[in-house]
Amino acid sequence: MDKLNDKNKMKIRDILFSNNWITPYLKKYKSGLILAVFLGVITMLCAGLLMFSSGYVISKSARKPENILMIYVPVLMVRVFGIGRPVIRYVERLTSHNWILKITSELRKKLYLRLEKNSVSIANRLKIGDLLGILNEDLASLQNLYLRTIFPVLIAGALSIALLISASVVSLSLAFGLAIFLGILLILIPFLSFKWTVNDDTRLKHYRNQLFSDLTEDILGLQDWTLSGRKDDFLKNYLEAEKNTRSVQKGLFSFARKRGLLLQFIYATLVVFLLIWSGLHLTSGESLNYIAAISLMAFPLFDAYGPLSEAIVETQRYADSVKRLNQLPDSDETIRNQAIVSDDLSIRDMSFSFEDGQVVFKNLNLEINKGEHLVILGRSGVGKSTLASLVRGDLRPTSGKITFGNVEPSKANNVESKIGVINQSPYIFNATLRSNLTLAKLDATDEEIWETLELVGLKSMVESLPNGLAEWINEAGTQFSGGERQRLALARILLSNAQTIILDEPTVSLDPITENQLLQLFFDRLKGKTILFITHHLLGIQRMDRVIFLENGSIKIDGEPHALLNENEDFKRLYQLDQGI
Ligand SMILES: Nc1ncnc2c1ncn2[C@@H]1O[C@H](COP(=O)(O)OP(=O)(O)OP(=O)(O)O)[C@@H](O)[C@H]1O
Repeated sequence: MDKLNDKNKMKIRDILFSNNWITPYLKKYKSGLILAVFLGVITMLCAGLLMFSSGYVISKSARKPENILMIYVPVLMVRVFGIGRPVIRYVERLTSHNWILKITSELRKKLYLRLEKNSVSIANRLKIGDLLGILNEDLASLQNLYLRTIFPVLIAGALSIALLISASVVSLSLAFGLAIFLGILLILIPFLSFKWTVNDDTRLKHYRNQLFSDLTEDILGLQDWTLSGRKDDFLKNYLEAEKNTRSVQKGLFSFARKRGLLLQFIYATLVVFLLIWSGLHLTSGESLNYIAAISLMAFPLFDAYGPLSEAIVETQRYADSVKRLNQLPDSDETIRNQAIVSDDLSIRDMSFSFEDGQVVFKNLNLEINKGEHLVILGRSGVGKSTLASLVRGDLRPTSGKITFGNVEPSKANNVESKIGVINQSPYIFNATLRSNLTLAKLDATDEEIWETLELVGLKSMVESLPNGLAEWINEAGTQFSGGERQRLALARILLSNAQTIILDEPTVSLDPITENQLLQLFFDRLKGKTILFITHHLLGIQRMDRVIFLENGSIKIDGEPHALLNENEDFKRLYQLDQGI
């Protein structure tokens, strides 16, 4: 566990200031930050001065002033600070939350761009639980880091400086005494709290992350747990993991309670110190009125210093979020600055290996002309889907080049409008049918949509829906059959007007009759477009212009299907095997 702690520990300085998520915004929006901190300090000062003037009014009144006018100004001050405190606090909240929301919206955009542009490589590297964690928790954590740590620490720091300067004007002994108390509250207790809790906190975070990540996976595979009769094991694993989390949490709560008690004791000592100091130094005449004033002034300080220890301890909790976000690959917004114009695809001397070193392609060469219909065959795991990801620019060749004209898809900003994909299970969103269809062409008219629905053979089905195009589709589109979903996917592609279409085993889970009908439909409707048809089956292959067979990272067979059937023994055997001959 110590190893784990060392690995996961991050210096507070790095969490707060040496990361590419928070630091740039601290610089970019520093005027808003300074204003929020300034207002925070003024709020605290108002609270202190409210108590100070109240103390003065009480003392002065108790000593029976000759004239009510003698306390008129202090009473007015009580009113001013009494009203000023909530008003300035309100403005401070507006400023700091506005600042935070501005930054969070930029962070969300940045996160979205990183996830979207690197979706394939990120999906390969991260577990789904981690990905959900990033989307769900990490930005909220960063938001909390600002609100619960950065602001309170800066406000308490600035307030301490203001207090010490004011105290040193009154008396050096007062400033010295105050400096000791503020040093304990601002530095010593938060520092010791951090030191004492960092190990347990890291452990808690590790258990929680593990719990979140495992639970996500387990829930995704819930059906398999139930079907394999291991429901009890599932519950046992979960309860065990939760027990660990709870026991560490209990220790941390107990520590926080003891620290709270200690802080109360220090505050009480501070009040006693101020009382004693005032009693010793303010001994006659007008100065007697300030004894209660100075002592009471200490109370609002608790608001400023109270949350500090917890805030510093919490920074460690944000370390994971900062670390995970830092690990995301840089967004390639700036790299994707070219537009694909040509539709001729050229793959030259292309090699590709995954990060784990697995070589998928070695010096692959392939030229695909606009409008060509190409079948890509090969054993499972040979790299067909990887090739599709490379063509879409989701992955980049390790060496060599893939280009449309002379533009690499991984550097293009219009891939979505140029290359469409239909895979085994097109995703249907929990939205209206119209939104699902117009995903790639938001401004499609109803007329265009109906025309397209007719082309894919779905017009009458949609007409029969109670709300037609406005029908709300339930999550994952379960009310549609597999064939209907593929037709919807085809309609999306037709509306998008993409020229190159990758069909990645689109009919693999369908019965042979539907499969045949759908393939016929795809090839009819996609006439004139370039098709890369990835498949295991040789069904419908004769309708295509060209077939390639991948083996060991390169092309083993390449030719026109009829010619291959007549001339290539390997291909003939493959065809016979597929046909069950
Ligand atoms: N993220 C990854 N990291 C490492 N290896 C990977 C990764 N994704 C895929 N692979 C490996 O790369 C090889 C090619 O995978 P790919 O999915 O492209 O094959 P395929 O020909 O499409 O297979 P299938 O016909 O079964 O869909 C496989 O051996 C696979 O295990």
